[in-house]
Amino acid sequence: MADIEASKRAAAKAAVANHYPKDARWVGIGSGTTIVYVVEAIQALGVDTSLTHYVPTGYQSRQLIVSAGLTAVEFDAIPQGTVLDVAFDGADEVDDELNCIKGGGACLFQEKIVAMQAKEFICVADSRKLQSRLLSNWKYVPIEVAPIAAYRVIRKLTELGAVNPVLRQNLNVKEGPLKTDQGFFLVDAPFPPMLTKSDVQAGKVSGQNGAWEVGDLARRIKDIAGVLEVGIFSGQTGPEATAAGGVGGQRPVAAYFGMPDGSVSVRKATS
Ligand SMILES: O=C(CO)[C@H](O)[C@H](O)COP(=O)(O)O
Repeated sequence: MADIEASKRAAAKAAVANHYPKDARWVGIGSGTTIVYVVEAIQALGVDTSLTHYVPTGYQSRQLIVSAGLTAVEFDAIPQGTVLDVAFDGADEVDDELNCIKGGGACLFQEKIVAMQAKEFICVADSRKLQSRLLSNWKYVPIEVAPIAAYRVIRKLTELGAVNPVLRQNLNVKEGPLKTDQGFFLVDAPFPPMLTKSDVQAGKVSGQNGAWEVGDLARRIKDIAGVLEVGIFSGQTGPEATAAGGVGGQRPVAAYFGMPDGSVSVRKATS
């Protein structure tokens, strides 16, 4: 366990060293256990943070920012038109094309809008998250849903090929479904390992035997009425979205993985 923590810390340090702008004004801070080391690495840079606004992705993230003595600014308080310099976040799994599964920590909606408001989204994780295809080691897609529609969404997911999708429960606390920062529920939907775009280019068919191409599955789930957001981060990167005339990348430009031997492996988006 100590090794895992050391590898998260190493990945965070490298990610911050390579992507934290020294004059950063707006920085997105994700959720989970790895992001703690990102904040630690930002503090260790010793740069002046007094003019920097840190945008949280949920309750835990805001507490992390505030307890580090940094300034938290909620997403809905960002001045209109402001683009974040960078956003850092963890992931539950990352594939060869840098598509990610997120939401294991129940924060996917705010994580997605923060990532999509940033010039660059940088992912930081340990080696367990580094896989060739999504849903290889991590087994389900987290989906945030309106409570009233939860069972309808579960039925529709089953039609898409999800195997026993379940409502995530509060564990060891008050009985009942877990509620997100938005007061929504989470459905965890297991699917077979997903296909990448390159698999489809090589002739594999999205949806065959329930194995969907990442972007295809994300769109189909998002289209189900009652779904707020899907824990699949795919499509454009921030720079690609900027080049296309907007902001809005949800796929990281780079992902940093702390490896068991103490090294850090970096995957960069190619297209
Ligand atoms: O998506 C997330 C929260 O919803 C987290 O980023 C993801 O679960 C990774 O968490 P950790 O850094 O603890 O492994």
